[in-house]
Amino acid sequence: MIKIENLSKSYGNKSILKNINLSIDGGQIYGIVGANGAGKTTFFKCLTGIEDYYGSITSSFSSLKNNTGLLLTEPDFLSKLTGREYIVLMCNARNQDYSDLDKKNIFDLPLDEYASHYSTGMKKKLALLAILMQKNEVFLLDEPFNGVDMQSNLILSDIFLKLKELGKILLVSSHIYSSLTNICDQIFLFEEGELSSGFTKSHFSKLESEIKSGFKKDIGILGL
Ligand SMILES: Nc1ncnc2c1ncn2[C@@H]1O[C@H](COP(=O)(O)OP(=O)(O)OP(=O)(O)O)[C@@H](O)[C@H]1O
Repeated sequence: MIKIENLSKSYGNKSILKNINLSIDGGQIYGIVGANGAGKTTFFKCLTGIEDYYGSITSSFSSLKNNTGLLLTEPDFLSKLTGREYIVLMCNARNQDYSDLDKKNIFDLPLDEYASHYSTGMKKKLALLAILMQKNEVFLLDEPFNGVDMQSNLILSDIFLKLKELGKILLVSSHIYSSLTNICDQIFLFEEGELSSGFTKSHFSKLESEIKSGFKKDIGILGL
């Protein structure tokens, strides 16, 4: 369980997250949606302690940070680190075994090449494999479907549903609406720094209308 109380975050005098209150439980997949710049990544960074914040984040884990795997939208790697070395580093950080890495290389990544030379999708798969091998309890997945090939995308959904079955906590952000409605139990909408109360499956269509109604421009101006 993670409890977020009165979480607020600003960059300089620009307020990004405003007084967010949320309780999240294991065995659930939570979706996070919101316009570009709405604060989704910032929210994930606050949860992992990468960014400082006002308010309180408590959890049922001895250390939330040490039980959380964060998948960033565009994972970045040191220039001279191979995929294999990255996984070893990540597993060592959590005292996890990596001896059967070649068998666990489900995405067939070229593990002995520099990770910094991987394609966008390969980088994402490597970062995901690392947090899976770490056996985290909490998964913060920032646009996991973006840039990953279609076959892997289908596998990703299976992986996330399996993690849910295992009782893990998953927070997934995406701009691809259907990728979230397919797997999420509840979806939250970030708007002007505030978080909606959460739309459950039976209210996903209401969420869709709400997202569309936020677009105020007239596409007719383009002659369409
Ligand atoms: N380090 C930083 N310093 C200053 N402003 C920042 C910093 N990081 C993010 N921001 C600003 O915070 C706001 C929220 O950014 P964030 O990346 O959290 O949005 P997002 O919802 O993840 O966007 P997207 O959907 O485009 O990925 C943006 O206005 C962004 O410019």
